Amino acid sequence: MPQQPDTAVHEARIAGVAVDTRHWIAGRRVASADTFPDVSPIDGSTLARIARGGPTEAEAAVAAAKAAFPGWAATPRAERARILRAIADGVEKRLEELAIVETTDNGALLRSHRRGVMPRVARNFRFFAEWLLTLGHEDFTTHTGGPAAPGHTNHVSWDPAGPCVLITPWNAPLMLATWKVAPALAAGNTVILKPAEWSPLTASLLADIAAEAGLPPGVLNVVQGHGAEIGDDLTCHPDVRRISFTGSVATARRIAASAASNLTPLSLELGGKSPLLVFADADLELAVDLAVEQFDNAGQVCLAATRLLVEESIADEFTERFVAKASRLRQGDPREAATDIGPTIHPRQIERIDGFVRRAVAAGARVVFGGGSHARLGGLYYRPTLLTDVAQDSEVVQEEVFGPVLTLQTFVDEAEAIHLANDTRFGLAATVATGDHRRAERVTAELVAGTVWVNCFFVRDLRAPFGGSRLSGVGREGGTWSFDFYCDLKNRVMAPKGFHDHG
Ligand SMILES: NC(=O)c1ccc[n+]([C@@H]2O[C@H](COP(=O)([O-])OP(=O)(O)OC[C@H]3O[C@@H](n4cnc5c(N)ncnc54)[C@H](O)[C@@H]3O)[C@@H](O)[C@H]2O)c1
Ligand SMILES: O=C/C=C/C=C(\O)C(=O)O
Repeated sequence: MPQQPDTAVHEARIAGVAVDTRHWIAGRRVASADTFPDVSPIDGSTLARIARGGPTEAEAAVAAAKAAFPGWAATPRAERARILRAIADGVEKRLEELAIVETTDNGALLRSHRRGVMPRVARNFRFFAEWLLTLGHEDFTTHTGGPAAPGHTNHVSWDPAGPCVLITPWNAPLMLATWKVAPALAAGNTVILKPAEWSPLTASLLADIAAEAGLPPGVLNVVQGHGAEIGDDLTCHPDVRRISFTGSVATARRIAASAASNLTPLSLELGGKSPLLVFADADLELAVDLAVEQFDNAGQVCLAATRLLVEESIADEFTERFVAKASRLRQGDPREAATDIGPTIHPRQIERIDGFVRRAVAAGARVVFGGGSHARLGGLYYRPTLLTDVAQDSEVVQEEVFGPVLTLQTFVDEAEAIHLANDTRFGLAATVATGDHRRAERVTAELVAGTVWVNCFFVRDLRAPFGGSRLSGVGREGGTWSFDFYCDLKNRVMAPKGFHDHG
């Protein structure tokens, strides 16, 4: 076990909320020899110093998860579900604290955290608790397959798999973490959660909440640190039975290579370059609303429809109305109720975003509005930006910016719209605005995307499969798909003969 200093410096105080900045391993707080700073994107202030995990902590966390696994796997489903519900209760009880800590840590809107994100965190736990209980098992009887087979019973069960490494990004830290933690725990697995180093705090609060809810020690472990320093030791570990990762394509490649050493099953939820297709027959008001919504969370949303594809005949009117509406967005402190767009997570991300915009302009793109940081708010507040005159094969159309930057292209007919929509290496999501039901059926059938929305955006039913095609990911999570991933599926085939008893 790593060293264990006892001082109160291992704490962040965010609006009066105490957050332990150490790891949570085997039901204990564990410090590291070194720390790293956690900076708020709201004003660049240092919030805390976070335990900087490495090989020792990775080893300790996997060992804890391995030791706790048999007990948790053997815990009756109803009891596992009860504890998950108690975690959901704890999240709801501390909703305001979680919301303010998350906003301070990652800069996303406080009102979104209060109204949408943290309630969803609780829902992730409740949903998978209930789904576990309905999942049951599947039985079917073999009727064919030769003279010996008839009457054989196939009994398919979702068995716990073992320790799971869950690695998550900073754009929706607790929501994305619990989307994995909840099904992994429900399935009877133990967890090592590694939150992103730019937003480490709410994962630590989750450890507290889970412990208060009665989750046994070692079932959920939280390790902090830089992916480059602790990642490989987690993903290469032979005792790890599943790896689920949400983040960038570059990191996913690295993780997949590590996982290859033990052939550890992987679930990857990666980036996107999703389109919003606006047909001339669409409700224009609705289409404009959907387009402006893509600036939510300052564009740091994997699913964001960052490519606006608009039918040429309405492009001028659409652009005019879009600009009018987007110009009314208020950028500022994400804790204030009136703010629509907050800051970008980190100066490095701003540089990246601005680099995309500058190179696009150099290649001939026109900045319709935005471009650059907000003059008064300063460097961390990149303005919502719209670019036109962009070529389909240009960098800004093909690569994920992960900031408040949209491009607008036009098309003349359905075939061209579909071609442009599908012509990237990604396939996470797509949104279609049309007033024609048959067109909706035709176009959605052709789009390459894990999720396609029609006349709506980000409507999430947790029973549905969620994930991406192409470079947007590997596998699907959600509902039974989550259990298919987190469990070892087993088929027991029982012959109708050979037993001494018939009971
Ligand atoms: N598809 C989805 O559901 C979804 C959701 C949100 C974000 N994303 C994507 O995430 C990206 C933004 O997040 P990010 O910049 O934090 O991604 P990132 O890949 O840089 O980091 C994600 C996580 O991976 C860790 N990591 C880094 N190197 C590692 C390594 N070698 N081994 C193990 N772990 C390592 C990081 O510490 C962090 O916790 C965007 O591409 C976005 O589209 C996808
Ligand atoms: O930024 C990405 C958001 C992803 C959303 C989900 O994973 C979800 O709603 O489950």
